[in-house]
Amino acid sequence: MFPFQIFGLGFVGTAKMSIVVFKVTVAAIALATLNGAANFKRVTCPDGKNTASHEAIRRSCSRNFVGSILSHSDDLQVNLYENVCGETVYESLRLTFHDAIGFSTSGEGHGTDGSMVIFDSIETAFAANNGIDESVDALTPFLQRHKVTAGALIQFAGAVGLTNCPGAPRLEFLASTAPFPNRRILSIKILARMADADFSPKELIHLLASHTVARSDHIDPTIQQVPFNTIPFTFDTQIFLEVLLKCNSVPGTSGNIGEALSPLGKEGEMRLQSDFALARDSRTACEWQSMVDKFGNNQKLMVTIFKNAMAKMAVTGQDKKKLIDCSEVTPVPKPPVAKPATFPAGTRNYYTEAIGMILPLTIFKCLAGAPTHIPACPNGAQNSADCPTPRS
Ligand code: HEM
Ligand SMILES: [Ca+2]
Ligand SMILES: [Mn+2]
Repeated sequence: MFPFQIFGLGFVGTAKMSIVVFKVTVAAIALATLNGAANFKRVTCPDGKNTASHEAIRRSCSRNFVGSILSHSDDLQVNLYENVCGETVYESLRLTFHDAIGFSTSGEGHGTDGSMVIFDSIETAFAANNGIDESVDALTPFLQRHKVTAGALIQFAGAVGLTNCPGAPRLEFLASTAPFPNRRILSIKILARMADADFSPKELIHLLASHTVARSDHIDPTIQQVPFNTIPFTFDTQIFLEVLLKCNSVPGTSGNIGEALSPLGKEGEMRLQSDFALARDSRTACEWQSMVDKFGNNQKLMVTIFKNAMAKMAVTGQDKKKLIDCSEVTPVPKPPVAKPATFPAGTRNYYTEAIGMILPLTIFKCLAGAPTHIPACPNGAQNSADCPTPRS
């Protein structure tokens, strides 16, 4: 087992509760009465353009809730994500995990309660949550503009954002109706932390498909937006192959905690120590490799099990019966690019790292030519100065 301990997750927060909890409770009471039997007659929401079918949503619609939540989705898409799979989407997605994983089966912690937003200055200061404050700050104005609880806001924002990434699933979204105060979790090793939050090692690997659309801003203080795979703007299986490759270098400076050697360090790719370890640990290696099958493309499987794991994570610590299924208000995701995982150019000779593993890696195609250069922006531009906006 490789050292994980710096990544122990989840923490404590109690102060600052009363005011904010009051605010969300008012919204919660308004929503709590909205559960109802399914009725698939479509109705038009107060915004005049969106429709909803589920009875619960229809009834909430008449109370302006769906109108609010749909305009919320549009608001996020236009004003936060700019309809692209980029920086702000990654940060919202990461936040869905960090808000959920404080849950403890011992009863001492709670799950998707929005505490990251509610206890903003407390929780975002913990080392394992490094950088989370950016997504919290980005989402806070939306909490003020729309009728949702902080916990629902975080999961909703993650689900909406992910639809911009080609190949991503349309996640389940259940609107929460009540906040949970008093989280109290110890920092322990990842698999133990996940087990305590009622997630198996396999489910952790399923959730880690998220690292296909992810970059680091904090591990190496000298560089930001450092991708974990060569195709950071599509939701594909590439991350699961690249983390298996043999490696030789790091991007930026060396000796940073949390970073392992990368196969494409010089090209600006970072490998997380935790991904490196999980891809090789006997408890998780097989599941990791099964994300890329012998045809190089287990996109369908990956997306399905990621969606299921996210659905579970999104309601961690919550009573599903008290939640309203609002999945249909999220946008339909962009279709997958349908490209099998490939060895990035220049990495063919690195597959030997994986000898003894279950995958015959020799079957993967390797891109020809000079080493793959990783684009800095969703529009394919190589330098971040050429990205259309600073946030993408
Ligand atoms: C084993 C558990 C995990 C560990 C140790 C871990 C660790 C990390 C680290 C160290 C970073 C880089 C942060 C930075 O330097 O800015 C990161 C980024 C990210 N993580 Fe994870 N992660 C885990 C699980 C997850 C899960 C379950 C999700 C989502 C469901 C997730 C989504 C993301 C995303 C989207 C980013 C990119 C954020 C950005 O681009 O700004 N991670 N993760
Ligand atoms: Ca990718
Ligand atoms: Mn970032």
